[in-house]
Amino acid sequence: MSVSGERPVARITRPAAIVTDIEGTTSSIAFVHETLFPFAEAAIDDYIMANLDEPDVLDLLDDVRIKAGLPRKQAITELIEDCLEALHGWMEADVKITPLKTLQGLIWRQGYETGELRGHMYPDAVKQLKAWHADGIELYVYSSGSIAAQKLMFGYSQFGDLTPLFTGYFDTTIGGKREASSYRRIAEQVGQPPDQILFLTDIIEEAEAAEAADFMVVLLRRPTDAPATVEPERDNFADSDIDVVEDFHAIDFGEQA
Ligand SMILES: CSCCC(=O)C(=O)COP(=O)(O)O
Ligand SMILES: [Mg+2]
Repeated sequence: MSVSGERPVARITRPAAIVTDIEGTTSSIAFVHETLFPFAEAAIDDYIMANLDEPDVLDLLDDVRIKAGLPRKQAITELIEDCLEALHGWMEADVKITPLKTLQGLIWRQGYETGELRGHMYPDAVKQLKAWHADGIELYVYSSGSIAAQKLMFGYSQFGDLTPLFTGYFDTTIGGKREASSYRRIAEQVGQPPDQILFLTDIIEEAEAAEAADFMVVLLRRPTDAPATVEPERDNFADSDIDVVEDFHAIDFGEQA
């Protein structure tokens, strides 16, 4: 990493593909925690009760039951009550568990479609993603939010529909974001050697997992995006040798970019 004035710059080899995180990277933590999560939390009980005859929702409830360790044989009313309790507990603790992330995506769809929600994007992220795309670098998303939720966030963004920029999307169904094996699977699906792929994230444990899989990595630490309630994981950046930048403009691929 070099420093231009006071501003750290990550000078790295031009990648063949870039995989980006969303929360804290392309988009603000505050938007996810103060707008998206409360929207889903407020609507989840009604959403489940209104969609109990939908096979997808029934499958999701069964997945919640399994992941929460609830018994198979329960009266339906008791099962729903226990599943909702598990779901609210996961939301409270921000557990990145697939059935919850899928349900949140289903609920957010209503908010995006009515115009109540607009996906927050940092202007620097949008500008650079457009430039990299125009430069022939393939772009992918890897977020704990479900693939459907990712498409909504970029499709209904404050900058319009950004989905044409992306070649593909990955969520927790490919594996957890703190596991190196997930990045190896992503590299296989992207069809590039891991050392030709750049992963962008704000979470050091995710960066280390990607680095262990031989990805190039840049950490985002956005000075304006630090709500006290979700900040502790970011404090160990100082112990890392991974490039840390404040925004996408500070990611430099040299002459070819
Ligand atoms: C797909 S937008 C909602 C983001 C979300 O639900 C989440 O848990 C954030 O996870 P990320 O991996 O993007 O930090
Ligand atoms: Mg993140």
